[in-house]
Amino acid sequence: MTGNDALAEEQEHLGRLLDRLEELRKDTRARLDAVLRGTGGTPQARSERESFARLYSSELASFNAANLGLYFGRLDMEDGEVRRIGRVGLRDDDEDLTTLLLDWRADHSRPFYLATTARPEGAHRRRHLRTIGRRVIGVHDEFLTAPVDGDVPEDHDDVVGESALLEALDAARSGHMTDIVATIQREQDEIIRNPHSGVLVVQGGPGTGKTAVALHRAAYLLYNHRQRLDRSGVLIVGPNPRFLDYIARVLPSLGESGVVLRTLGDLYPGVRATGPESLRGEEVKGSEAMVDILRAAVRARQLAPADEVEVHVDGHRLVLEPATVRAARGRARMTRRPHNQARDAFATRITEALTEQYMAALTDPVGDAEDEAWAPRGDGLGDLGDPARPLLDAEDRAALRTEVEESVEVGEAIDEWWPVLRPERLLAELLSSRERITEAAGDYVAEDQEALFREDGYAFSVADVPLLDELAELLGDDPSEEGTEADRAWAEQVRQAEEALEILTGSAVQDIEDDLDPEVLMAYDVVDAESLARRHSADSDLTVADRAGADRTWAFGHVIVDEAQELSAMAWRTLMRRSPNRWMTLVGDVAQTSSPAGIDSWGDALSPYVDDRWVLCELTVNYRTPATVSAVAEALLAEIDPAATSPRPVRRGRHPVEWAEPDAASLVDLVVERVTAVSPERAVAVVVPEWTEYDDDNGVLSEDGHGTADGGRVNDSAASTGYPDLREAVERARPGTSVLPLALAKGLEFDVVVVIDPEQILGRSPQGLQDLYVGTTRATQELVLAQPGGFGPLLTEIRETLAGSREELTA
Ligand SMILES: Nc1ncnc2c1ncn2[C@@H]1O[C@H](COP(=O)(O)OP(=O)(O)OP(=O)(O)O)[C@@H](O)[C@H]1O
Repeated sequence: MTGNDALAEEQEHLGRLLDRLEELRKDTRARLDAVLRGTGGTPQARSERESFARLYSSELASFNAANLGLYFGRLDMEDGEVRRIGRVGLRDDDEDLTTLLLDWRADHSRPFYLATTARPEGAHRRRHLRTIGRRVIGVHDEFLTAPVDGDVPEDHDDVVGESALLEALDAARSGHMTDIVATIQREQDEIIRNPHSGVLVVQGGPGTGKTAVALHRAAYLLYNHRQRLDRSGVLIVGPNPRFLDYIARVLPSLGESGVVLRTLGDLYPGVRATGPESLRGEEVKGSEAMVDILRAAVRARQLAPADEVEVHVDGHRLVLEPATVRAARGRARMTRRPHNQARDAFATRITEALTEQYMAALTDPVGDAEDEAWAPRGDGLGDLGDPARPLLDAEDRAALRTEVEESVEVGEAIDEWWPVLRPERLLAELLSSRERITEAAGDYVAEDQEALFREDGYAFSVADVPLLDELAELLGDDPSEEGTEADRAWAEQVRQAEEALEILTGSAVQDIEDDLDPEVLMAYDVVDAESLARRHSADSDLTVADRAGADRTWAFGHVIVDEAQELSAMAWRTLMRRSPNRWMTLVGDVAQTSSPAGIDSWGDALSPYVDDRWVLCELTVNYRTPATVSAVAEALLAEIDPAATSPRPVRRGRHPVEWAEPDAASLVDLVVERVTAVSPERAVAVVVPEWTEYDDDNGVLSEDGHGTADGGRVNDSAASTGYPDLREAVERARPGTSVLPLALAKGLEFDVVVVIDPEQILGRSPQGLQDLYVGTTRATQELVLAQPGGFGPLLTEIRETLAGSREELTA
């Protein structure tokens, strides 16, 4: 068969597929319209209609998305079977429902991604198709076993479909990530389809496709566990809004729209964490010790008076001794319930004590009882056995108790000693008061305490979000707030689980004023995953994504975290709460950790939650940076961790790295010259060291100089002035060019990258090397390092070594 025959054959098939897709789309649209027109009926009928509406909408979304690049691959099997692979599965409407196209996620499609000449997986030929709209513009065949009249071509190690892959990798970047369904590589496929149902860690150097793999795994899991995940949802957590925007189109392009994308900063509903944070603050707030500090901050709000306090009930003077209040507080703490829920126990003890006194006062005409300090007595009912006193019966007692309960003075006293607390307010009041900080974090050195302090307590930063989440756990809901029926049912389940736990742990001898063991089992640990899922089945017009996004305690079916190495110990706690079933995919690179509170080792981060029950997969091939550029990164990696191996670049690269040493005055001119030399369809970024003021949504300096970013920081040292002249000049010279601080470049890529002042990046201890490593690995084509005033010793050495090896190569 000639190349033209092959084109004609595939063209015909593509035409048929597109027609069939159109038919299905019309059909589904009509069904959806019919369902949406339906009204009334029993609750069951309504609920059925809702599920059909969801089903049809999601089918329609996937048909709409599949239109572009619908058909991209074909396998000719040894036994003569032809498998055509595309974005969705399509069947003919003939009697046999003949398969016209296999979904890329179907098992039968797998050899397309795995087959090599060494392991052909039953396939004889793999064909990659290039299409534009309705036209097939090229096919590329690879023979996996010897064709009748030819040799088996040589295998290229671990790269399959090399020409299609190289073409994809060389393509200009649009500023948005695209899917890689047509060219997924073997090691990536193994992760995407990994059957492990616990924590899967994907470790890989920059550009190895971790993000791409994570997103395709989400699509794959939704395809294979549709029922389960449709109800409980999939959460993807990325480092900042700009990164989420960068990846946002991938899942919709794969027909998946129900995934919740979030940054850590918006995981706490109702709070948009855009306040600045110092590196020191980030470190202190990220450390596990914050749990104790927050606990202490809550306990500091559970008060007892220093002296006796009088309250009046129906004109009777009653007295509360400090010991009485302390004992009530101890009892309330012993319930191990969150603060707001334990308030009942506190209030009950106080009420009981006062009722007791009240009864004594009524039955003790001399009034001795008023002067007696009440102390808790075994059964809490006191001694009513004196025959000289008139007896009050149970009914009288209940009436007196109600009077006590309803007394305004008693209510105020309880509110003062055990107030209902809300996380936002408690945290804001803690962080804006040096006294409160010292009270809760007295063991910390003064500098760390100061790092916690800020004038405006409510200017929440990303590092505060896990603290709010922790406080929400410690405090529990405000009992006066009404939830939905489903929320109440859920709360009841958790309450029962808590009670069961109390029975388990309640017998332990505890000094009631002592701190409780921080690692006690939480109620969520004993509420099984199925019950969690049932909670999610509540009828609602809202999508799962909407409901899950607005609910702090939502238990996601699967949680994916990108750049997971940046998570602090406190952030891990927050995320683990979103994933009670611990079915997670965590992708990251411990050599790229730039947060001072981030992790050095996966084991250390995960062991508190899953011990050693997690699976590590590694990605070893670098698809982004060509060898010319990755040589610099490799040298930096050797400084970060001499034992680490760099991912192997797929492409050689056409442009050597440029090491520019302009004087400060000519920096802007140099950058303008470089960016304007790049053709307009290419994406260019100018990466600058951190600056104080920037607007993360756009990745540009904020005009008013006040906004900072989700994921934004301020330097501890003298605040950097930013690069307004540079930014202005670049925007004027080449509109659309990104000028962005390093923190926001994480995870992104551009065809050409100019890194400004790498020495300043390096100097930012302790993670400067990691930061520069990240900065130098963003380029898909060209890298320029621009150092005003000249490079320091390390970079000079790297530059010379690389120049030396290039000379050797050319010699
Ligand atoms: N199999 C593939 N086919 C085509 N392109 C691919 C493939 N794998 C990865 N890429 C491309 O390589 C680039 C790097 O991928 P990705 O951003 O997922 O890497 P990463 O490991 O997350 O990098 P970083 O650690 O720097 O964030 C992207 O442009 C991605 O589309």
